[in-house]
Amino acid sequence: MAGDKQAETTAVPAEARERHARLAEEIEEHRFRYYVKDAPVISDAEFDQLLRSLQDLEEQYPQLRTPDSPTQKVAGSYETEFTAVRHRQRMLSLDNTFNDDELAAWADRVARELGDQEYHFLCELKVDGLAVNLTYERGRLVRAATRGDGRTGEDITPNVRTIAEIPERLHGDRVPDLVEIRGEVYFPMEKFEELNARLVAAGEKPFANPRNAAAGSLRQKDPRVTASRPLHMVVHGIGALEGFDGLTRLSQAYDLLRTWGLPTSPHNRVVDDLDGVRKFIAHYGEHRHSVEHEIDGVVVKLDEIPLQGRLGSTSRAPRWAIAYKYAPEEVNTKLVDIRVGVGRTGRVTPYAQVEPVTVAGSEVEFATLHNQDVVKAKGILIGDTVVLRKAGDVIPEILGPVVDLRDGSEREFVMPSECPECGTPLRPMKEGDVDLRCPNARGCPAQLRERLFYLAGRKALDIEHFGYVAATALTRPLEPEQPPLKDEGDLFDLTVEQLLPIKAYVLDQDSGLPKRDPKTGEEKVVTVFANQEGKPKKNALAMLENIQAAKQRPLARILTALSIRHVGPVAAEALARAFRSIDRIEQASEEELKNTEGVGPIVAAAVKEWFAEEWHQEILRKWRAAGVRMEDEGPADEGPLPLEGLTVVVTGTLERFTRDGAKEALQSRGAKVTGSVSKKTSFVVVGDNPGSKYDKAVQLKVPVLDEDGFGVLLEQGPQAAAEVAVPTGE
Ligand SMILES: NC(=O)c1ccc[n+]([C@@H]2O[C@H](COP(=O)([O-])OP(=O)(O)OC[C@H]3O[C@@H](n4cnc5c(N)ncnc54)[C@H](O)[C@@H]3O)[C@@H](O)[C@H]2O)c1
Ligand SMILES: [Zn+2]
Repeated sequence: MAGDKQAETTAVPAEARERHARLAEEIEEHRFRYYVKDAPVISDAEFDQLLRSLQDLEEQYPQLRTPDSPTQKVAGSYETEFTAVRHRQRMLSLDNTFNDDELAAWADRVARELGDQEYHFLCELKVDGLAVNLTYERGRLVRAATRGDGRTGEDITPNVRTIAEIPERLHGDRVPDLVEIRGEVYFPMEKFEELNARLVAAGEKPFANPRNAAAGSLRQKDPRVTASRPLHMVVHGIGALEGFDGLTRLSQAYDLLRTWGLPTSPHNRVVDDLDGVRKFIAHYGEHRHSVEHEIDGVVVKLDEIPLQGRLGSTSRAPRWAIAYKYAPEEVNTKLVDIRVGVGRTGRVTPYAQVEPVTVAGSEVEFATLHNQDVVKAKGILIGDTVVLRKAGDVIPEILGPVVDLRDGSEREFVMPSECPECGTPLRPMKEGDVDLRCPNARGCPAQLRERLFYLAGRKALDIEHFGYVAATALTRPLEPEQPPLKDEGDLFDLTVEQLLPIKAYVLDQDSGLPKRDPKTGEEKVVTVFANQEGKPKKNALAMLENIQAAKQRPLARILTALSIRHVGPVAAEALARAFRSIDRIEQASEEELKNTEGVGPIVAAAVKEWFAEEWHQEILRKWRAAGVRMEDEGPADEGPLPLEGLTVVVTGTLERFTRDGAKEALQSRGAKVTGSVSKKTSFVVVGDNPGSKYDKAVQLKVPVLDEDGFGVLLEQGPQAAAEVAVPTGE
């Protein structure tokens, strides 16, 4: 035996031993930053990766798996400024799985251990916050503590008492002599920006993400600070229990906890088998953002409490539960620069250029920053390591800086005072506006490029072969010096001779920067419309043909193509329906416009303003002369509206519509918009954080549309929308 031991130890190469020690030290340091300073410097995914590497190493050399290895412990025990308190029952961590195979392997192990016992899985959401332990004695909250190393945590009782959701006293007369309630305290994402803005304004350090904000808010010396933070809690377990018998299923125990007044999760679900687990995982993978808190995965537990005991625990985690982690939505990367872009309406917006990273399945290089106040409020500096978040299809955003990694070389962003594309001094559109605009609407190449790209797009004139490259080439060519288009008025007079000599950069649409050749690193310059023999490319000819064909588009599309402020496809449709010709729209009084179904005062004023501009009149003259059809046939207000007879409820935040915009879009098409879901509701349109109306829709089996489905309803009608409705049954 002794000989064997000897052989085992000598079998670990010095190099592996060193690597192990280095990794372990690194992990401990990150844990300290995370659990004690509430300010990690790497992302959770990177941290999990480090831990994985250590596990793999120990898999290979089991001798390295000593009891004090980070893989065998629940975080660490640290000296902090809080009083240490011992938990009656240990608080464990969870083993992680990252794919279906690992999950299935866990389920197999459970099946093997339990033989022919009957059992169920309880699926819960993995709340991204920090664990707390609440001790209730005879129904009274006597202590609250952090997890710590699992045996001893930090006493944060006064702080936890400030969380409204956590009852001081448990309701009902049948409460245990003693119970430890385990749960997760979280900070809501939608309040996060506000908190950081407040901290930055007060000269304090902003948090890198909501999880750190939750931990940092709870671990405050002064409970009044905690009280000022919008913390919430979800219960996800029971520790020690005295003077209470008969708990057999964890799911039923939660029901009991709810009657005691504790905040249990409405999302838990008991399923029969692994397939049920997979469905739960898939469902919340899709609806990750319709939950009131951030989730980083799903926790699967054995529901039968006696069987949990049979499976037992390791020093670090229970064997009767497993976490399934979703792909991370947050990564750390470097903020290389903050640039400004000029949009179609001249609005100048800062955006972040970051070191390219992959997050939520796509490569990200740019993130929106909205305006200069947002940059300030986030407390980010150029050169910072930042936490970048990409949630689903949403545009990537920067959550906050990793302040602890600053080395002094970072610098503050200064909003330029001149348009980066035409040099015109920027100014707010109206007094008091935060947004700055380039007032050179007609001649600014950036604005014209964006207008042309929009004009040629699917929502407007739908001109095939007229994309961003063409829009760039026609407005900001390198050669010849003068662009062929002064503004969109010249569009229909374009000739092939004008196109042939054009050379231009290929601009990146997100950044407006020239794309570079991946091999040479040089900015790409192309002869856009001519081939090597100087003859027109096929695409160029097709584009010209399509431009001519676009003259016959219906009035609504022509109106959309004019980039009148606030007149998108929906308002254009309403105007076209009511007036049938550009002339009649121009002649209409503001009052008449305002009272048109689906138009309203903002659109009416914008239309009036647009026609008053001389160069806009010139566009109309030129288009008319070129033969653009500027009226629709037939009398106004003809036939039923496309969504007549439907009743629609809109809930949650949509990305491309304001609440009023969505309502207007529906009403202008004849739909009725109501505030509550009933059996008579035709569709429920669901944005982010939808709340109870979504649940009601599921319950009543009313078809649910996400934002894309809403688009289908508006553009293609109820039948097409029904086909893309989100499946709500499980
Ligand atoms: N970025 C860093 O530097 C750094 C450092 C340390 C830890 N971390 C991260 O912190 C996390 C913490 O690791 P960990 O050891 O606490 O394990 P874990 O977060 O992977 O899993 C255990 C924890 O999940 C929580 N939890 C949430 N919902 C739950 C539910 N429904 N049921 C049961 N438990 C639930 C509990 O608090 C439990 O303690 C990991 O995601 C890790 O990436 C990051
Ligand atoms: Zn400009």
